Amino acid sequence: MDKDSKIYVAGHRGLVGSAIVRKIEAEGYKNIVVRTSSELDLRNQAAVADFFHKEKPEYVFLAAAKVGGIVANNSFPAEFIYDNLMIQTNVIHHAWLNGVTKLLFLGSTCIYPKLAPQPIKEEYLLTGPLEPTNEAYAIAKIAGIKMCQSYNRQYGTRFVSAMPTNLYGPNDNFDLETSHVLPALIRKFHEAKMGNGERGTGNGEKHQAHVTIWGSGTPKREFIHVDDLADACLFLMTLPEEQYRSLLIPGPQSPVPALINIGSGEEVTISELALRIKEIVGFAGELVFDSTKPDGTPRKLSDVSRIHAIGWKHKINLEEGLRNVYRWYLKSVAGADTETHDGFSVY
Ligand SMILES: NC(=O)C1=CN([C@@H]2O[C@H](COP(=O)(O)OP(=O)(O)OC[C@H]3O[C@@H](n4cnc5c(N)ncnc54)[C@H](OP(=O)(O)O)[C@@H]3O)[C@@H](O)[C@H]2O)C=CC1
Ligand SMILES: C[C@H]1O[C@H](OP(=O)(O)OP(=O)(O)OC[C@H]2O[C@@H](n3cnc4c(=O)[nH]c(N)nc43)[C@H](O)[C@@H]2O)[C@@H](O)[C@@H](O)C1=O
Repeated sequence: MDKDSKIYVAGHRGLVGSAIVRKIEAEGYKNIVVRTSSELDLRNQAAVADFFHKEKPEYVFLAAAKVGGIVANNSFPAEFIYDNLMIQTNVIHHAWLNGVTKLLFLGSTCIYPKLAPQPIKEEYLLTGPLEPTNEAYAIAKIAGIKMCQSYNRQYGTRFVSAMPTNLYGPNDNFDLETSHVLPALIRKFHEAKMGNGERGTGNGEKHQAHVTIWGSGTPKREFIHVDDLADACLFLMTLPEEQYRSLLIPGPQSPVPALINIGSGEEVTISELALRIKEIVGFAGELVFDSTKPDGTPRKLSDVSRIHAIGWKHKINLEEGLRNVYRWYLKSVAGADTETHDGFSVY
């Protein structure tokens, strides 16, 4: 990928897409093409065909998707399967038709069986039943992986599938109904501390009541900062030929690139995560567990030996990442002055 190669980042306003744009711009890539979903609805086949025909991108980062936390996935399975199948099918197919040199498809570690042995190796794909709360989303993502592998096999394309673990960072979704756990807890602890959350007065009084954690708190999750993920995405997109070939696994006719996990290889329970965020935010009240909300899969720790073997490792540890994202939240979402914000003096 040259510095003036034409690169399409699909989903550039989202958590992942915005981090990829920040990363590739910082590395000097100048010819980046983007479209919002209102300018180009990637579910619309004719619009996608027209876009690829006119723009002819050479490289594609496919980070546009219907994404949400456990309750959003569980409540809207129709949208999660339909939108994701349509978006990825249109983009992957038209990338092939228009001769895209390389495409990176983003899946998720929720593609693996609910009770897969831990840590989860890439080859455990399709070896057991999925977690029911996100089955629709996972089926769509598995179809995307198989579509990339099928086009590689039949047409010799270079479409690589990356499976990140749970992510967090700037431009995350902080909506309490639809977000993932980490941004939700940052917002809940902050608002409770400021007196605007549960039982809060709304007038900034330090009410410090309680924060509700969904489920039992016992499930374990693995998190990586989205800046590490963006680094891994660029690493995979620019992989030298020898390392790319080391990713190939035997296919029925010719070798195909394997999917590849991207994670830290470290996990925490949801209770431990909540306690860490509580401390960073400086909340002094209680935690309450809401057992009417789903726990989801008990563990999904990725085996990251494949990506380590080709030379990539995450850099941002969870403590540093949490402090970094709380600072971003204070400035960009809560509108607080991070120099003077009460109890937040980590930078
Ligand atoms: N967040 C996480 O924890 C994880 C995410 N992933 C994967 O990473 C990828 C990106 O996720 P993330 O950045 O978190 O998601 P976000 O929800 O933050 O961003 C998704 C982006 O997709 C775009 N988009 C959605 N629907 C359409 C559509 N119909 N047409 C065009 N664009 C659309 C949106 O564009 P616009 O803003 O213009 O509306 C948005 O910018 C996904 O494939 C996801 O599965 C994998 C593991 C974990
Ligand atoms: C990335 C991944 O994200 C999703 O899977 P998930 O990891 O189960 O998602 P989650 O982040 O929403 O929850 C993690 C855990 O945390 C608990 N939890 C506590 N309190 C809150 C809370 O306040 N909000 C949320 N969302 N969860 C909470 C929650 O009950 C669960 O036990 C997928 O659907 C799937 O699409 C996918 O790929």
